[in-house]
Amino acid sequence: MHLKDFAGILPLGDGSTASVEVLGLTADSRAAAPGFLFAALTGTKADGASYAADAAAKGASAIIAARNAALGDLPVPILRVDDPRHALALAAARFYGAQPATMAAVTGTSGKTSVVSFLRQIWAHAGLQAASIGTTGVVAPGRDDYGTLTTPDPVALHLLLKELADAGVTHAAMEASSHGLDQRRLDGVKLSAAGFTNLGRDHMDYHPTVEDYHRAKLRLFDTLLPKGAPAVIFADDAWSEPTVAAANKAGRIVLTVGRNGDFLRLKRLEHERHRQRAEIEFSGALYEVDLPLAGDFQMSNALVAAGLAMATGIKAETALAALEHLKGAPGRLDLVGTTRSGAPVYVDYAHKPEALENVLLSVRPFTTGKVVVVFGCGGDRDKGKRPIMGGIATRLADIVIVTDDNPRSEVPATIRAEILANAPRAIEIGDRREAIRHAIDLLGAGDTLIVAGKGHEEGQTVGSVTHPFSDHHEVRVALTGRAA
Ligand SMILES: CC(=O)N[C@H]1[C@@H](OP(=O)(O)OP(=O)(O)OC[C@H]2O[C@@H](n3ccc(=O)[nH]c3=O)[C@H](O)[C@@H]2O)O[C@H](CO)[C@@H](O)[C@@H]1O[C@H](C)C(=O)N[C@@H](C)C(=O)N[C@H](CCC(=O)O)C(=O)O
Ligand SMILES: Nc1ncnc2c1ncn2[C@@H]1O[C@H](COP(=O)(O)OP(=O)(O)OP(=O)(O)O)[C@@H](O)[C@H]1O
Ligand SMILES: N[C@H](CCC[C@H](N)C(=O)O)C(=O)O
Ligand SMILES: [Mg+2]
Repeated sequence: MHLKDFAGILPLGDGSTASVEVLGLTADSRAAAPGFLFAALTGTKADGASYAADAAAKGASAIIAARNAALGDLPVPILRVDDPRHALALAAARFYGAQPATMAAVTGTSGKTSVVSFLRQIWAHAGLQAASIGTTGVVAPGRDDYGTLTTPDPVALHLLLKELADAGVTHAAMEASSHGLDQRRLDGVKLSAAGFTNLGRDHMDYHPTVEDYHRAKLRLFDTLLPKGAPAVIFADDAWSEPTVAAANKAGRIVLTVGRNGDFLRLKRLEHERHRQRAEIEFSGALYEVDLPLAGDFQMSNALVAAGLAMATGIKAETALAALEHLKGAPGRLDLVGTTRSGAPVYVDYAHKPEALENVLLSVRPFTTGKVVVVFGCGGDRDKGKRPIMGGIATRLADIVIVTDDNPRSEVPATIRAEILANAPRAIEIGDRREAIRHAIDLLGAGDTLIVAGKGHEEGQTVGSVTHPFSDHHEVRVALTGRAA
């Protein structure tokens, strides 16, 4: 391609600029190569402008930069724009040129990974070629890649969307993290529908206030989703109302789901041990759904997913019938096994206050004995959540074991102390493997264990080294090797 092919996105300047060849794009000078467009982005740690000369020296054919970026003299054209991240996202979409025709993006503090997985499964159940993209990676027919970011950066994202489209995927569901929305990672994606699950405390190390965090999420509804497109919003959250109001004001079609939902209304929910039975009303008719997953919150996620499937053309009967076959996303209230006395052991990704609260509340109805929880908090992340999570665990579990969860550059004992400050009864076992074994040894008939915080993760990051570690594996070994 040539710069002139980016008309409408990038300023073209004179004829000589228009004919500049574009062989790729990047925002990282270390990945710059001959013929690449380099976007100089202001980041949280560095300023891309200071790497523009490096990128040019590596052969970058032009630099996308903010109007006020100080770049000095460069031997290549400089394309000044108001919002370089937005321009990069649109340019990446144009460069790769293809995406699955129907795409839905899901935001919210908790439940995104589960909803995109459920939506993919519903579409697939309806016979469509479907994919999901998010925290646990990319899943599509014949493809299952482990992921790193919840919302990939725009260049990686549009390369991926092109690969999926080329492989015949027509429907894709993706997670929209607040970082991703704020950093314009999805600005180039053409969306057919968007979903909202809930809002709680998260990423307070990145967003100055919870209102700012909510604003980042609202971009999905008032900026990225086209006018007249459907927004499926969970109706039973404290932040449902302002989200509905923003989507309405922006001219989107609002479809609410949940106990207070107008589109899909949850009329009744009965819990069994590892499943739940729901009565759902749609357009005056009642549907009985047997969801093969534990946890009220999974019903909420299933409703958002069913709403999105219906908003993208799937019949109510088909979408609701598909719920009966759903598999949970890996590491989301994932039943890994039971002790010989029948106590279930779940691995769950709750690493923020509301998620921990929800998961502990979810298992209470079918726990006749004690609820035991093993958890920690990540290093180099929001410190404010540590005592809050300590308090929640103390209030909602009978036995609390505080351990390590990716201490990163922090001193692990200090992180634990900050949790323990508000969890006086807790047992402290830094070594996560030992903590899991000890918890399993404590289980008796009727008890339930939740190992929270890592979910699908396959490593424990201490300092800058990630050691192989899987809660699933540790639980399995402890259950088969040692469980009473
Ligand atoms: C805090 C954060 O969101 N950082 C993301 C952000 O980086 P940044 O812009 O802040 O980068 P920076 O280090 O300040 O550098 C600024 C610019 O200079 C460039 N640079 C830097 C060094 C150099 O030698 N040459 C060079 O060109 C960088 O490539 C960058 O463009 O933009 C990058 C490109 O899109 C992301 O890879 C990077 O994600 C980092 C790896 C990360 O850990 N992000 C996490 C926090 C994240 O995004 N999480 C969310 C939510 C997770 C959840 O679900 O809870 C996610 O969507 O995954
Ligand atoms: N609808 C929900 N309401 C409250 N808690 C939930 C909900 N769905 C999931 N959770 C809790 O949050 C954890 C993470 O769920 P999930 O991975 O689906 O969310 P996510 O939004 O993708 O999270 P992340 O941003 O960390 O990737 C689950 O393991 C569970 O503990
Ligand atoms: N995407 C989140 C995941 C956190 C998971 C938890 N295990 C931790 O390390 O804090 C983050 O990187 O902040
Ligand atoms: Mg996720």
